[in-house]
Amino acid sequence: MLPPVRTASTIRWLCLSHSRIASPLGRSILSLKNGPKRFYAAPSAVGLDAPVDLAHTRNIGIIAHIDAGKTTTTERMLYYSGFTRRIGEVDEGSTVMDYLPAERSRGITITSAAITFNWTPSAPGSRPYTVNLIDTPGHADFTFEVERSIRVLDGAVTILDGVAGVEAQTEKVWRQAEKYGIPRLIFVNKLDRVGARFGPTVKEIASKLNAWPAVLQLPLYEQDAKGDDIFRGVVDIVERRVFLWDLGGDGQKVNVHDYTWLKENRSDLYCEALTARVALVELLSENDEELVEVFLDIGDHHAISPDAIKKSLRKQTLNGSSEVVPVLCGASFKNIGVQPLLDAVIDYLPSPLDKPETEISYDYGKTKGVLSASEDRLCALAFKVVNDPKRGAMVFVRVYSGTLVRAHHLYNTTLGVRERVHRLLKMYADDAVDIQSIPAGHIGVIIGLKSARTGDTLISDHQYYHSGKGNKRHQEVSDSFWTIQLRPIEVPPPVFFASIEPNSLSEQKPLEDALSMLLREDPSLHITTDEDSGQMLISGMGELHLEIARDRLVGELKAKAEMGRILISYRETIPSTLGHELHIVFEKEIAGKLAKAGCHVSVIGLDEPPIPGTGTPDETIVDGNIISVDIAVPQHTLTSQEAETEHAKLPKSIDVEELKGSLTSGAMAALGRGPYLGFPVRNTSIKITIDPSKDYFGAESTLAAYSSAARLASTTALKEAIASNGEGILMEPMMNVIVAVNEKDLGKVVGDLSSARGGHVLELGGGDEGAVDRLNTSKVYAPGQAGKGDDNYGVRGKRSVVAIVPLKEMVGYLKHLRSMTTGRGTFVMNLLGWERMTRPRAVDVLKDIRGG
Ligand SMILES: Nc1nc2c(ncn2[C@@H]2O[C@H](COP(=O)(O)OP(=O)(O)OP(=O)(O)O)[C@@H](O)[C@H]2O)c(=O)[nH]1
Repeated sequence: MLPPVRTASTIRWLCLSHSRIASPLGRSILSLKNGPKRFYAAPSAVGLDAPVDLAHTRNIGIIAHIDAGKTTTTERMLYYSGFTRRIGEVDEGSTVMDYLPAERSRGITITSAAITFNWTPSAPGSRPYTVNLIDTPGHADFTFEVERSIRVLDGAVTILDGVAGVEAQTEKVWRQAEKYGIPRLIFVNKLDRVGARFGPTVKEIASKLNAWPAVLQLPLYEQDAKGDDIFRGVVDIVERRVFLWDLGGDGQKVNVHDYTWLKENRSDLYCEALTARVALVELLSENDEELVEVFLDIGDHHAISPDAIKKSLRKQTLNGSSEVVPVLCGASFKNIGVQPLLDAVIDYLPSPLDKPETEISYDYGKTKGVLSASEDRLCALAFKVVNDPKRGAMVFVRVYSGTLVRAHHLYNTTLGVRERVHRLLKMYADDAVDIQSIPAGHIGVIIGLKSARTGDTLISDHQYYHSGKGNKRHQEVSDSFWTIQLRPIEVPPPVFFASIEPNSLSEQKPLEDALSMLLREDPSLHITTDEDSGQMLISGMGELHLEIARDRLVGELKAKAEMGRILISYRETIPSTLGHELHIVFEKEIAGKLAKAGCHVSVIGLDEPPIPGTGTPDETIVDGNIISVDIAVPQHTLTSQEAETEHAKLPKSIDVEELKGSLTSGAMAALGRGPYLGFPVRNTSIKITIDPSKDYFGAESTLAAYSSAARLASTTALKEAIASNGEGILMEPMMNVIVAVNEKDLGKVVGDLSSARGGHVLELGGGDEGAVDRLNTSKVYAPGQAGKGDDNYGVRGKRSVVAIVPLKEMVGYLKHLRSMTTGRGTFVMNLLGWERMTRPRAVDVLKDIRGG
């Protein structure tokens, strides 16, 4: 047992936590009186009491594997910051962050919730910081949600489960954060649990995440009367002190000891703490000349000031390259370690000012660039849309430049529409406060937008609109700011689908409205309608994804509809190198007017899908296909004067770029619903050629006519290509699967994957093996289990199997894996690509589809 507290002092977190904090919902009294309301000031609004200067702002996210403790940790952050008066518990369904009924009933996070609170670090003289925090889901089906959140963050806290270590989903979200260069720190949670291993988890940070762990804390255990290890607190390696929490308390009271106490009472841990300090200084010195100078002056790792270490840590963490990643530890559920974690967020994660310039494109993606730091025109990204029963559509935005102002008009550069900002809100999970403006670097919510979807770029419309000349306004501005696009969020292709039908004909319209709301919220859901039968299909990333979409559609959006069986979304294609071409003239009444247009189409099957981002300016690469458009001008029909003007035979009223767009969207519609079984088409190239002398028929040749012509011609050409082959070809989604199991179950799992599931095992890894080719883990400092009775320090004993397996064979795999591994196996998978199916496999699928 630890001796009674002698030299302890309690830290400022305790005495200040409830009094200093802004609680805009009136949960605390002082904030309302004190707050300088600089940017958010509104006569009726309750503003943030902290000045919203960017240096004192952190936009952060929490990312991790499912169940690592993201929501539990966030709830503590809210409590210690004074935002909530009691701690919300996931297991009781009482959290602030998981507020959707489906989230509370399933105990998992489905949508990201954004929340703002203030935090004043414990360092003397610190001012409050505004923390905009986004809680993200851990389930693989919601990786898109994670990605869209990561996109707008400046920094992230990665939570690891101290028992499970670095899990597969953590690796996935880590890489997503790496892709966007987001600086991260790591919190090793659940150290109170039996089997928790801090040292091996640190090793795994190196071996699995390929990051250099900078160990800033060590866990402190004491043994109870039965000899069991009880997690009590952490040793702070930077400030050379010890934090102890009272067992069973709410964690507000933190007892602080110095190293003398540690030396007297826990000499083993004291020695480990000294080793950890040396390791930390050595690691930081690898890439920081300034710290090397300090060290050479002083000559002692232990005498270097905390400030010098913090400065170096901040500098190196901010570059986002994983060369140095601060590692902290705790047990959120036991209320241990969360306040120092918040301090670390302030100390080591970036403010919006630290972020490199934002990537953008102009001219419909053709010109790449960065948003200048001095840009004062508004540019914001809608990163999430949520339908609120009371407030309507809430569009979450991150402002990158300029200021978003209430009652102003916005121009959505992605959709080309103009909308008015009715209200602006600052979100406190599902509670909100009205504000007047949102300055650059901040996150907030717009109410009143009818069209904006997740991923759209918004600029201030009044910059262009005041002339009152409608759509021509952009011609009056000298640059192409009005075509600006913030880097879009990549939407992965859906792999599951189900039919969806209204309960009666009169429910069709409400269902369509509810579906379009769901799609605005979640662009990784897709809806397609069969033109002939009118049947609607909803497709998404996973079975859980669609089940939750159904629950929300029926529960929250009150649609009266039935969803059919969830099936795999296959693709279809034509044999590679088989080509077909034809010329058609489309002629039909559209909206009471005759529409007539012709086009020539040639289709050809491709061995491999084209690589996105490649191709000529006339080519569009979409969902594994290439669409190219050529508007030919037959020279012999032109006079020499006409020949000088391109597209002479097309009237000026037809804009060539718009015509190309219409033809491309016609071809895309044909590819979206293949002629064989109605699955989307892949690995196909479509070339559309327009010869105005044959394909233009005066006023009847509208853009809509050309789009329909391109669709009809593409579908017919694909159909004829299939007919000449005898039948169509199905392609199935192939998954990259990583299974983590105990050594003893490895053989069974590998056998099952490779024989019963037709998978191809690529790699067996585990322990430190995986580390060899990544980062030399022998050089990584990982603390021993000093003071922990259980000294089974070393390799965690988990092995991983990496395999490529058809998705069809992975349906229901979790249940099977659990039964093979007495509940211990876990797996994660992601779409690797699409593979042509062999005849016998395709026959099985056909039987299934046709219910045979
Ligand atoms: N023993 C222990 N349990 C914890 C700790 N932190 C979280 N838990 C429990 O772990 C489970 C998962 O916690 P959550 O906070 O929902 O995890 P999450 O990462 O938000 O999960 P998702 O939102 O579903 O991705 C809950 O039962 C928590 O009570 C901890 O420090 N110690």
